[in-house]
Amino acid sequence: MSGYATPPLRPFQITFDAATAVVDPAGPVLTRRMADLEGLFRDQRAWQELRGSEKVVYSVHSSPVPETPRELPQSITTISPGELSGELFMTKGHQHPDPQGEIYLGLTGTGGLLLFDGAEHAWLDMSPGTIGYIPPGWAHRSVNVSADEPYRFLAVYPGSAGHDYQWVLDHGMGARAVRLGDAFELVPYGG
Ligand SMILES: O=P(O)(O)OC[C@H]1O[C@](O)(CO)[C@@H](O)[C@@H]1O
Ligand SMILES: [Fe+2]
Repeated sequence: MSGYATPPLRPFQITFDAATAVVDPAGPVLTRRMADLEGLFRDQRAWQELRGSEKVVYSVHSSPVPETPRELPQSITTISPGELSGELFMTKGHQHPDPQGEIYLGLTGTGGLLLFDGAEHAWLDMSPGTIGYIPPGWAHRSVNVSADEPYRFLAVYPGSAGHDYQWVLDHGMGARAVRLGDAFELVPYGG
């Protein structure tokens, strides 16, 4: 096995519990609260009022596979049910600085995958058993569309893809998911 800047890992098994998001062996765990989602919700005044809230909007449990070239890290993200002035709880969303594909697998609850290539947006409904494919060059954000259940998914992505969060602040995501009665609708990003 030559030609690798960093030697790849040895084979190993990772177990996960879809009901709790616990990954074994465990890697980093990340927790995102309102304060971590600055500049992303449409109603910035409502966001300011809640920015000190302890409520967890989403958490990310990663396996120990590192974000290094040629490896394929994985993580399980859990988005709480909730909304801010009607806009459904969501991940920050990001673009891959090195344009590479990624897959998401729905585990529990119901959600959506919002994709934006800078011109056009797309929406994929996600539920247990759905694989959402993110092609290279499409920024991606996940949304919990359920009013009362967490939405949980597994992500598998190239270790060299990277995360560009500024891209979403600069370009938006093309649309926003907002509550509409018992359902939701997609509205224009600026609307
Ligand atoms: O990185 P964001 O936009 O906060 O979204 C979280 C999810 O997306 C990932 O970055 C993978 O695309 C994972 O860390 C996690 O599954
Ligand atoms: Fe990604």
